Amino acid sequence: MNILQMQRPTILKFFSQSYFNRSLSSLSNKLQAATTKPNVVRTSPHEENPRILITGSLGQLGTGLAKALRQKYGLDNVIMSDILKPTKDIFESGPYVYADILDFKNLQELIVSHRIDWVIHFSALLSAVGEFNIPLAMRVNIEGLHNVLELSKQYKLKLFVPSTIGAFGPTSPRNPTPDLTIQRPQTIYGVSKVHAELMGEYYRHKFGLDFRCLRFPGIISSDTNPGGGTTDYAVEIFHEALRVGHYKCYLRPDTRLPMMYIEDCLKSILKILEVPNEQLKLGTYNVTAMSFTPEELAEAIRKHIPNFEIEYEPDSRQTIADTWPMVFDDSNARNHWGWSHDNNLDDLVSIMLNALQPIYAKNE
Ligand SMILES: NC(=O)c1ccc[n+]([C@@H]2O[C@H](COP(=O)([O-])OP(=O)(O)OC[C@H]3O[C@@H](n4cnc5c(N)ncnc54)[C@H](O)[C@@H]3O)[C@@H](O)[C@H]2O)c1
Ligand SMILES: C[C@@H](O)[C@H](N)C(=O)O
Repeated sequence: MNILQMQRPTILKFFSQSYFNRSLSSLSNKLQAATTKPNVVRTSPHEENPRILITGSLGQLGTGLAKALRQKYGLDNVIMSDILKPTKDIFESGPYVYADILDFKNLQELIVSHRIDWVIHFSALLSAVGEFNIPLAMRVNIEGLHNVLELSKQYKLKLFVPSTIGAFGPTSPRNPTPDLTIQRPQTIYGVSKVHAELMGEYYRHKFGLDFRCLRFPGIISSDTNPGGGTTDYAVEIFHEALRVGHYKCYLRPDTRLPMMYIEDCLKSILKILEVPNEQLKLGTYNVTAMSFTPEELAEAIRKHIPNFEIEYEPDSRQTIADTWPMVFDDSNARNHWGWSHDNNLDDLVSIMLNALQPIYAKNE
């Protein structure tokens, strides 16, 4: 048996009895190497299911992703976390823990005690709410990212961080917007997301961190509400169409923005998490499904609700939307790792109305 294969007490006995006449420094070096080696050999995610922590999991994207990941990797392997109190349904659906993204020590403890392999980092303040509390947005979006980056490096975790169309600005080409181009966003949300992209890619090159990042368009879902972004109108409009047949839109009728149905968003995350690292030629990829304006969305809704009316009263979110991509070029994601979406505008409208109709029918 060589010294590296011995248990710690045997090594100590071996050392103290000086069975062999070796130099103290050479032996103590080996001893240090042997005792600092982890006792448990970590099997790769291919041999057993990864253990996954989702931060900010009670938002628009987190609940659906937790469900999808639990189906794929096992219920107990996906730990939801947030600073919010979960509903009874969420609490009873699988592991849920409190985790403030600003509390490094608490995150560290969670990663260690739950044997986490992957982190999905969703905690953030979105574009519209971020402008109303810039100091908090800076802390959550930037300091929070630093915490997960550093812990992912220390514990050799795979880290997924979503970025956004909001990471571009008025000097970026807007139709279409490619992956690599000028990025000079004019919101704290956008600035923090460019920072996240660059820091993640830096850690990837510098430390070999398995960092993966997708830039999402506005995400549209029926079972979760959006968290204060510029694209929220594309969810609200369905609720109002069914509730009162009328919607007052805070964007101009011709404001074109990239969008995606939540199932396609979740599909893209599941896919990017599984792509072999060597296949990823970029650290950050655009993904999208469609682009439409409020007027085009209203027209598509009228195919189902002919009397639906929309009026326009632009507010500060218009200024943000005017600086964002109108059409997103996601050809690299399609070519490099086979990204494809399933739902276009007409699919989206049918799915949303069918999903929400029973709720408003009940209230009639
Ligand atoms: N929804 C979209 O359209 C969209 C588009 C592009 C990118 N993204 C990105 O995806 C991620 C998730 O977005 P979402 O729509 O689910 O956001 P959301 O606003 O719905 O949810 C964010 C969650 O972060 C949590 N959070 C806030 N402060 C926290 C803190 N200190 N510690 C821990 N958690 C905290 C909130 O409680 C909330 O549940 C974000 O990073 C967002 O930028 C979303
Ligand atoms: C686009 C995305 O980042 C988010 N829905 C927002 O509008 O802020």
